[in-house]
Amino acid sequence: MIQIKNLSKLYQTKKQKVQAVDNVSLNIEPGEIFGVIGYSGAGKSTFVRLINRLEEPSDGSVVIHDKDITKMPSHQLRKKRQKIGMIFQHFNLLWSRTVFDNIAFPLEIAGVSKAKRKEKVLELIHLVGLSGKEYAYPSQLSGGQKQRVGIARALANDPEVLLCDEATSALDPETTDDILDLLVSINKKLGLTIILITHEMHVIQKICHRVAVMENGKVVENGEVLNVFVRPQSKTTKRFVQQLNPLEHEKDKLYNFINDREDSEVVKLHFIGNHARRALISEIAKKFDVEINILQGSIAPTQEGAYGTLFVEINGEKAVLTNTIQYIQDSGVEVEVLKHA
Ligand SMILES: Nc1ncnc2c1ncn2[C@@H]1O[C@H](COP(=O)(O)OP(=O)(O)OP(=O)(O)O)[C@@H](O)[C@H]1O
Repeated sequence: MIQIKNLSKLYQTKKQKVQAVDNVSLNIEPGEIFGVIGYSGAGKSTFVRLINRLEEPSDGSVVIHDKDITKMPSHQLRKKRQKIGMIFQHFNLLWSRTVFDNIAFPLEIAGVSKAKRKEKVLELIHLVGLSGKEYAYPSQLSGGQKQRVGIARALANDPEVLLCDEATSALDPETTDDILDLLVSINKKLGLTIILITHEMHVIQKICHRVAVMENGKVVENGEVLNVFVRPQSKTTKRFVQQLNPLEHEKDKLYNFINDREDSEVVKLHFIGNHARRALISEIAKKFDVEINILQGSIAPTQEGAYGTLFVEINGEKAVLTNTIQYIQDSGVEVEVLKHA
């Protein structure tokens, strides 16, 4: 368990003070993938660098497996940092070393013998899917391959936690997905706790179990990804959720497709988890004397199940409409009425 309590960082330059991280408290469970999302300047990078004390906190504590990082003398901190892996947006590889030697580097520093190093490095190269590239130099690799080296290097000393600082932001969408899949498989295989920061909701949606939203150094909202998606509270979170389906929020466009009869009701249905698999619309059409006009729909898989939304216009007699809506609600699908009959 990682306990972050009242963590703050104040940068004080000659000209100004910047409260980059402001009184952040979070608990991160072992084995979870925890995402922190925020716009540029929200304090994400500072936050993640406070966790391994690449930045000194101004206040607060970070306790990793019962050890308070913020109170450790530097020799202890160096040892502890070997158990906190980190990957970066621009990979931070050593350009004059081969893939093999980049991954071996943290093992050399930890004083691991040559034979053990070789065994571990080859195991990691296999784990991250770089077999055959052992003796290539970083300049001979694609972005995705470079990040695989970064991941293997971060895992060399069997860390308790992996910190990811915008690890996919320099990659194209397809490569991003490959790297995210790799992080999920490592999380499952090794039971590794992962904390990642990003400005992309897609990254959170695809791999995180829980998410915290940062704004002006503060956590403005946090919770399970599915819950935050379905019921975003803050304005910033709502904007991030919109990233996943911008059309959904363009109500004007949606209304172009509405027949707008007096006897029609426009509703937004939220399908959460297993409900997303249900053929609810055809069920309703068979059961009730209503016409259904599908306006728009989307579905997003998350680590905790799928989250789908569907905008529909339902036409029918008022009493039948009421029964239909009740039936939908009773089946566990959330209904938001956008236009009453
Ligand atoms: N070394 C520093 N000295 C002074 N101010 C800093 C320093 N590092 C960051 N800041 C300021 O702290 C605030 C938070 O920066 P930070 O880099 O943590 O945000 P971020 O959410 O990671 O943004 P980005 O995604 O653009 O990197 C910003 O206002 C930034 O200008």
